[in-house]
Amino acid sequence: MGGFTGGVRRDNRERLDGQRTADRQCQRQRVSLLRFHLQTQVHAAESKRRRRTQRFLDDGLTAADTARSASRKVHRNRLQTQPLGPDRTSRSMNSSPHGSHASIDILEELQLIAAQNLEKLDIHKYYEVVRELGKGTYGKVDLVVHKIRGTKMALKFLRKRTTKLKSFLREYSVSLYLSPCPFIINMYGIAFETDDYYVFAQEYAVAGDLFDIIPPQVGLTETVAKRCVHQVAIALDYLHCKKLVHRDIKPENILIFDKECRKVKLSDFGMTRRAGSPVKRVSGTIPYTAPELCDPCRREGFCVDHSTDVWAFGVLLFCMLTGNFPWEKAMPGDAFYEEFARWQRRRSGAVPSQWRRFTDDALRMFRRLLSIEQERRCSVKEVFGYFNHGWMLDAENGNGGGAGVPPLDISLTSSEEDVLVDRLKQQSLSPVCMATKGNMVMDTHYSSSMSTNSSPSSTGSYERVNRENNERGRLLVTTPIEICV
Ligand SMILES: Nc1ncnc2c1ncn2[C@@H]1O[C@H](COP(=O)(O)OP(=O)(O)OP(=O)(O)O)[C@@H](O)[C@H]1O
Repeated sequence: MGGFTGGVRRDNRERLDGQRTADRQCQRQRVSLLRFHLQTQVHAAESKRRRRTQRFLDDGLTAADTARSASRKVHRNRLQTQPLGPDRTSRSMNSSPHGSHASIDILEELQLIAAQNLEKLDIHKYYEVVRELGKGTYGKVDLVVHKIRGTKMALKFLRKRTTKLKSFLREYSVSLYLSPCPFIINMYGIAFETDDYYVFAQEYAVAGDLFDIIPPQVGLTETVAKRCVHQVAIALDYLHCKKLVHRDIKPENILIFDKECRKVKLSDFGMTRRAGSPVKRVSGTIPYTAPELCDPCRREGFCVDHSTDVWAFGVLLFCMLTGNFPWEKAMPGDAFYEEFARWQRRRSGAVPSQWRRFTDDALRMFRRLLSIEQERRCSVKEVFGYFNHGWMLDAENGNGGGAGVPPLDISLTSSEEDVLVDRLKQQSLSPVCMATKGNMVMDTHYSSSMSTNSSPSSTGSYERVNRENNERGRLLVTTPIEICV
């Protein structure tokens, strides 16, 4: 019995040992399988990343899709992983006084993605530079053709010397974020750097910008202007709904695809900030700058607000319809502005001379858009209610500068008259007559280290100024550059 029992025990032990060894082998196999699986996954993810980066470089159109789907994915993930709750609410409140948490998180994440994918690139390897499309304060925009796809694109170059990486990423991400709107310039999802520049790609607007097609002192026809205004208003409303403020609305930033303005898109989101962000004024004003931002006595900072876009939009409308600026700056001391402000505050019943070409309906619209008190300014959406009304008294005449336009009846000081004469002399340099952009206009009144690329005058001239090449004269007006505090 004992021998039998002992034999059984031995057998059992051997069986158990064998089983254990088999288990161990099996476990080892499983571990190595798992390792292999993990390695394959890592490898796949790595090569997917490499392929995607390569596609970014090789194939503009695919890259656009990739970027858009990345943006959509970020949005989806955020919605899935962040249910509304006390934590999220407090975070949003901290981020923005206007509670614009949706756009905030997406914008931050888009910036992160862009930063992770930013690679150094030899531009000539992938793009053939056709010509320069424009120059701005911080860089230039070139028309290029993608060497492999043959796609025409506009590459925006921001000088590293004057642009922080953060600012570049912000402009790029905001542009990408807003690009689904059909009235905002489309993006290709391509961003890279060279030794001297940060660069991103956007769709090429074949007809240039709005500034080029506004005939000085004449303006666009009411039909064309309305068509353009309608599209810009939709773009601006889209932006405002996302709790963003453009802060640089002007004709140079409205890109056009045909001279009749059938297709128009808003661009240049370099100054765009979240509504409610604190900023402080550093220097300068342009005719589009709202009066509250022009006040030199105001020392405290500003809160970014939609109403400043609405003001600029109102000035833009005036420029489009007349080919003139309503004033040089919305400040006391500017005779044209003062006359307007008196009428606007109902201290004078007389419609200012510059404004007498408009119908009562159009004047009502301007009164709402250009309210001196920013809290009384309407939303940009309100212009939609005015499209069925006539805007110009001489609309049938195609806004011809002569007939119907009342003469200026503001008494000018002699120095103002000199400036006026100077400007009239410069009319041959107007963008409509110029084959090349960038000719300078002399002006004795304004000079600054920064400039805008258009110059104002309520007295007739309507010029674009080259920001870089100022050897022929002084710069006309300064750009409102504000920095976040
Ligand atoms: N996608 C485009 N297609 C065609 N032309 C363009 C495009 N983007 C920009 N431009 C031209 O280049 C000019 C300068 O571009 P942009 O306004 O983006 O530069 P910026 O440095 O931001 O200028 P700013 O000094 O006004 O801020 C525009 O006014 C326009 O004439």
